[in-house]
Amino acid sequence: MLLEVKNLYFNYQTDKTLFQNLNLNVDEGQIIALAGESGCGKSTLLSLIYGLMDWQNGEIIFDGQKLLGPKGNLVPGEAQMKFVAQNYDLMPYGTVYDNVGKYISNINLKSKKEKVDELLDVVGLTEYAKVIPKNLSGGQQQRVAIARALAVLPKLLLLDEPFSNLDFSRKFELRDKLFNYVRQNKMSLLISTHNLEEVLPWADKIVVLQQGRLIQNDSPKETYENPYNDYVAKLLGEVNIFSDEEKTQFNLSKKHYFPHQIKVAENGVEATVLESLFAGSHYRNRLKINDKSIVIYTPNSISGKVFLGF
Ligand SMILES: Nc1ncnc2c1ncn2[C@@H]1O[C@H](COP(=O)(O)OP(=O)(O)OP(=O)(O)O)[C@@H](O)[C@H]1O
Repeated sequence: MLLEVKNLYFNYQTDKTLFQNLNLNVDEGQIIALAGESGCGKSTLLSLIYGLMDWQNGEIIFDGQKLLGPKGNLVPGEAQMKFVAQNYDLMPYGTVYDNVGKYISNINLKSKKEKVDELLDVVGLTEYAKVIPKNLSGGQQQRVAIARALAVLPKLLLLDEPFSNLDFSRKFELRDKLFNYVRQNKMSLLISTHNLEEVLPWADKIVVLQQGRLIQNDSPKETYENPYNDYVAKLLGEVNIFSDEEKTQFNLSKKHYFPHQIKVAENGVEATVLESLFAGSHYRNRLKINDKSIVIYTPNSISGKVFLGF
């Protein structure tokens, strides 16, 4: 076990506890997605693990050592651990090259240059090596911070919403390269996100936080097939949620159906198509079953009355 968070208690204000008895484990080489909506405590948890704040009770054990938090450490941050927070914290007057190479030794400048070049390629910033962060977009600064953290090959990398400032095409490219780099170098990764679709293919486990409580800790497949509640289901993308009465009424086996899981069939539950819109890889259709509004994806446009198979 590389990281163990045991019975953690933490609050910002004395009258309001954020974490109550929180437990979390990260194995060596594991990629864990820490998911939850804005304000659930993702950034706080990462900051506590990295040692930026003191907690009230419980233990954080990293690589066999009990961590002490800022009270016990003069310099915040743990050796062998790197944290890319949402403020990036770059050297404003150093170039992108300087920033990425900040923690790489100068003893062998040739190997340092090779390393920085490799990392700039990973984050897609090769052409920006000589630019200073002030002249970069938010998304580019975010990528510099990621490259700088990867440079030291930490045992544990903590990334706080690393794709939040990236446009769609960049996101795909960076994800592939980043996760491959992490796997190849056998790092462990704890990555926070409010959108599970972004990390599902790469994560070994999904840990879901709701108002400071860890409510689900499963593989991506298990989480997708059996979301613990509506909150988890919504983190996985657009979803149809059925009440217990609706479940009985339509004879459904579960509560949550993603739009591609409901099919137009020869017979089944009758529904009326309200609209059918082209959405690229599919048509996105809004339908009504009696008073219940649902969304399904189909390969072709649909209209009128249809039967649905669940
Ligand atoms: N310095 C602070 N003092 C008091 N309360 C805080 C402080 N920082 C955060 N909080 C509160 O703690 C809770 C958790 O915040 P946190 O930033 O960890 O959430 P998050 O899940 O990372 O959100 P986001 O995705 O928006 O960054 C929120 O209710 C927030 O308002």
